[in-house]
Amino acid sequence: MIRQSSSLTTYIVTFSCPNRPGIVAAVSQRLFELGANITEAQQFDDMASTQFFMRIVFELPKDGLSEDALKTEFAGLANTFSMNWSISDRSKRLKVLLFVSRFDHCLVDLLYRWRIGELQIDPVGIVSNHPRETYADLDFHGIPFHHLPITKETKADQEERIWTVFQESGAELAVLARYMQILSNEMATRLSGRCINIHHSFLPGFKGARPYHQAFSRGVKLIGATAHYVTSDLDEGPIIEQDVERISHADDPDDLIRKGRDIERRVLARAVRYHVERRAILNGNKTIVFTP
Ligand SMILES: Nc1nc2c(c(=O)[nH]1)N[C@@H](CN(C=O)c1ccc(C(=O)N[C@@H](CCC(=O)O)C(=O)O)cc1)CN2
Repeated sequence: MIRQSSSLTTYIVTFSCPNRPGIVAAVSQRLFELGANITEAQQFDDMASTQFFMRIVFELPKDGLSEDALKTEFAGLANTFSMNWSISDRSKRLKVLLFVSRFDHCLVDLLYRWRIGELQIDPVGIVSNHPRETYADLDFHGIPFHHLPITKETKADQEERIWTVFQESGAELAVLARYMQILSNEMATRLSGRCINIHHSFLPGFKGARPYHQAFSRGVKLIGATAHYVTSDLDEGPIIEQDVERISHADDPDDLIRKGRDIERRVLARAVRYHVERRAILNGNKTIVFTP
């Protein structure tokens, strides 16, 4: 459970940099000098890429250093180690633009987790290529709904409308909650590192459309779901979270779809949580995930 203190501000700093001795000592010493109390620290030394990754949670007195001053002070240290870094106030919820097509089970699950306070996000909009009536029985709790229909002929215009909504809503993350449209290379590039998709297979198996039917034809004994960052290479983006369930010869495609819904829901929710809690850090075509 996240502790909140009235006199303290909790920050999360994440960074990656070329590995060398002394990084942890230098960072912890600098934070100490700035008046910080470290409450969590996780690190990973990737021998393959020789990159070092760290996630630190720390508290600062509210009447002490401002967030801007903190970032200015940290920037000096970051330059020394050639860090790619970010610092965020843990109490500030990330603005999330949710995307959905015909199947809304992942959207409903994310909204439920948000509504009960489990998922600390600020949903700023729901975008669908289907009309609002598709979800007539759903309460979107006042979250603006944007019906952006798409055809092959209108794809470019539709994506410009998406981009306008993303910018005007102040969104910081796009979540494709079974949004069944392939984003153009331009849109995928615009959203690089801040667009998560749930693919309904255990990637790299069964990329593309109708993965459950592909799995049924292959006679698999496990089905799965994969949450990944979206790139221009379909279903090839850095994987954030995956899970699987056993199935049997007696299961037909509808059984796989039914069993798959629960996997998709929990995998996407975990991935969104990892992202908004700054636990997922890009590492080339992979991710480092500092799980709770
Ligand atoms: N640029 C990217 N866009 C998307 C990605 C991605 O990795 N990169 N992931 C997909 C995910 N996806 C399933 O998880 C998926 C969605 C849609 C299709 C597809 O063939 N769509 C057709 C239209 C289908 C329809 O209208 O019902 C299309 O876009 O022409 C394949 C895979 C989401 N986007």
